[in-house]
Amino acid sequence: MSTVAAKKTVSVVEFLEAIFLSALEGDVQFAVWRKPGTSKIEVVLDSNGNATQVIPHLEQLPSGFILHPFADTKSAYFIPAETYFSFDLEADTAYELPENLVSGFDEHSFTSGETIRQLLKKRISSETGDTKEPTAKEAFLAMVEEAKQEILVGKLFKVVTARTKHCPLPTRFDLVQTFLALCAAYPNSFVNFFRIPGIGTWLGATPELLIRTKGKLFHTMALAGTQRAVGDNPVKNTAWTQKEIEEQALVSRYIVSCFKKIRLREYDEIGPKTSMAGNLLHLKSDFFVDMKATGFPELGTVMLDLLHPTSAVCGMPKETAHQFIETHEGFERGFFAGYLGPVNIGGETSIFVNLRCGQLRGDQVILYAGAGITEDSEPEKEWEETEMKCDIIRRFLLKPELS
Ligand SMILES: C=C(O[C@@H]1C=C(C(=O)O)C=C[C@H]1O)C(=O)O
Repeated sequence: MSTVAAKKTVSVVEFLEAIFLSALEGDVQFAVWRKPGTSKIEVVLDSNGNATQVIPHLEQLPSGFILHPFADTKSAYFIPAETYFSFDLEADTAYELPENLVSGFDEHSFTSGETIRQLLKKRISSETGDTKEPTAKEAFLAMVEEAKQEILVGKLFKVVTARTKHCPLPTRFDLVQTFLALCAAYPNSFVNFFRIPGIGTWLGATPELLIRTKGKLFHTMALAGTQRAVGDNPVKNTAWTQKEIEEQALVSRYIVSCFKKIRLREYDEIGPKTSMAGNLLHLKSDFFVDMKATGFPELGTVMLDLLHPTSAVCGMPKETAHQFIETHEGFERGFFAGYLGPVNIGGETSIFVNLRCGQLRGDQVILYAGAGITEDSEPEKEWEETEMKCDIIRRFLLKPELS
């Protein structure tokens, strides 16, 4: 990993624009993100440009950004941090533009928003992926009914059914402003953009941590149950139904069953508590492990393998739920409900479930959202829930100034 010498002084926004310009122009693989609860934007860029697949053995990987599809392929894409940048959105600092970004930026500095839009359009016009129609409401409702039947006859406890929604890429779409608006609106989410040429270009703001390791600390969470945040203090005043409580408890039990599999008995469980993700509320339990005291130095890798896909995005039992999804959803999830995040950067690995996201492809954004189905689910309500989840990103595609 190299940090390149600096030359020209610019603002944070200009710095970000210069990165997008240079990465899109060079057609290289790169990822840009902002971790929950921070104001630091981080970037990895790999000018080699070739998609690389790795076994997700976290402790052995160099610094970079990992991306795994929903399908349990056991191999992940990896963007090595050939170059790494970080800058603070809140610090009123002027940044020195690294030499390798200066030329492209100078050429376009007065029109960078428009130039990024043109470049992005050019790049995503040839992107591959699922070309199916968006999920029709009737088809989704029928799928939920079918899932409930399978739950009633005891084949499944829970399954997370998902749908797609297409949103035309607005003519005045501004990638940098949209990214910044997502950062401002969702301080507790992992806001991310990544592009691997030929593989995909995605944008998202996910509230769900899959695994985090820093020093001797391991952290994962069980997140499920969804309702719209209303009123003055929704985190304090929201009540949850038995259905939602059970749905989230299933995810917690799944995490504990993974700990049991590896005979790990010492962990702290905090929650369930109400947690806010934009204008949505979820039930969340956090699990912490001292990897040193328990003698599990590679817990990150072990749990990543055991957890993915969790019952928060797939279901229980896992294999039957996976099969139900494959048979009924009618589209490829791709990176949706997979995982993504920085690996071994600043002594930390933070991997998130890829939710509240969309793939930029052709002239549109394909949004993805799912909802956990249990025997008490009402199909119409589940559809509404997916609409709210699609809106997390969609409202900013349409109007970045919403923030
Ligand atoms: C599947 C999604 O979200 C997951 C499902 C939830 C639910 O069923 O209530 C809540 C949070 C996430 O674990 C999604 O956002 O698409």
